[in-house]
Amino acid sequence: MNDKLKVGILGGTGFVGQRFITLLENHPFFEVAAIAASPRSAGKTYEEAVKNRWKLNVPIPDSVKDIQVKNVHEVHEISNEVDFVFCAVDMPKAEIKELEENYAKAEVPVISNNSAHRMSPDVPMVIPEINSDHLKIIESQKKRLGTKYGFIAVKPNCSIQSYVPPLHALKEFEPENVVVSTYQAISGAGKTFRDWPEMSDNVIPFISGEEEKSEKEPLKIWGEIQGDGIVNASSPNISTQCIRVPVSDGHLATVFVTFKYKPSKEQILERWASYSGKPQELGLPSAPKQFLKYMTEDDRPQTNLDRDYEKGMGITIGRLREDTIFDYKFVCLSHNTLRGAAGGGLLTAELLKTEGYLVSREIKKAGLSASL
Ligand SMILES: N[C@@H](CC=O)C(=O)O
Repeated sequence: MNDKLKVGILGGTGFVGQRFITLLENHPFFEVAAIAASPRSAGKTYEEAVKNRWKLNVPIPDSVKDIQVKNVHEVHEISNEVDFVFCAVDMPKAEIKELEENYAKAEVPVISNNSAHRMSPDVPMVIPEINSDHLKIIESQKKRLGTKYGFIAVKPNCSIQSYVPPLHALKEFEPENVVVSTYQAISGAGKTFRDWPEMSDNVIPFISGEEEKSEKEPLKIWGEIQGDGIVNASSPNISTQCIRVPVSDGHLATVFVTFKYKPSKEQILERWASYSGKPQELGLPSAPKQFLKYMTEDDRPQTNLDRDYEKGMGITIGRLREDTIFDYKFVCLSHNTLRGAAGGGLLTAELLKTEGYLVSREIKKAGLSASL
């Protein structure tokens, strides 16, 4: 018997939606049961809906080509076909907030790539290797929403996923001041060079809203549950500049950091090499075996050579050296549409399933009728 959980992809025709669909092909826990998008795509087969819009260099999986795309607003209909949804829609923030809550209130857990709920205190924003303990806040959220199974969990912005993990591994030395510049790929804006020609031979020093997210979101990840919400950490101070560069995939960051207790270089390298989290402990299907990898060559990591490290789910780090103003500086890289988007969402779903937060519709129905 197939006991895989049935998943819906809201925003399945966009760049991140396409990534979800390819990552879910032959997944051991989940299978795609519904794909939803804007009313413009609704009614078409998935293959028709993404014709001339398929952005990945792997083919559309055969298993989804004939699925009829639904209107993302048909919450009731979609809820009857899936156990949970991934959400990667492109809509105004207020509409996304409402849409995600509508699914959660229909008892369909939502794992979201969107920023709409990232700062809601009772919504966990998860990098599974770092703050899996924040999942506990889901019980408070369910109380607020009046649900038994439905909730929202989000993944953070892709820009922070290269530098937060290496800093997190050094938390015992208490990073105090952090200055980051990110060099972000065009796929972060949902684009390829074909549909964004001005990005060839060009650098654009502005990404709307990105610096605010890059400075604030790490503090929620490092925050702690107090009562019915997650209270953000008050340190380190983080200052960022986010730059769009002519790269297809891969967000690279340069980091300068001072610590309260300055570690030695050997201590830093040891903490990075030995760092692992809940996904590694549980052996989750999308977990990288070695989450953080330090590269000793002077010219690594490079986006083109290293973004696919551990199938795009690991973080590569290089050029660790002492600085003239800060204690240390280094460079780090993550794949923005894998670890930073769909892969990170999928790993969060694997964790949620393993921890008992995602269940089948049959279990939900039985549980809901028992509580009537
Ligand atoms: N906002 C980012 C996408 C990551 O989530 C970007 O524009 O690169």
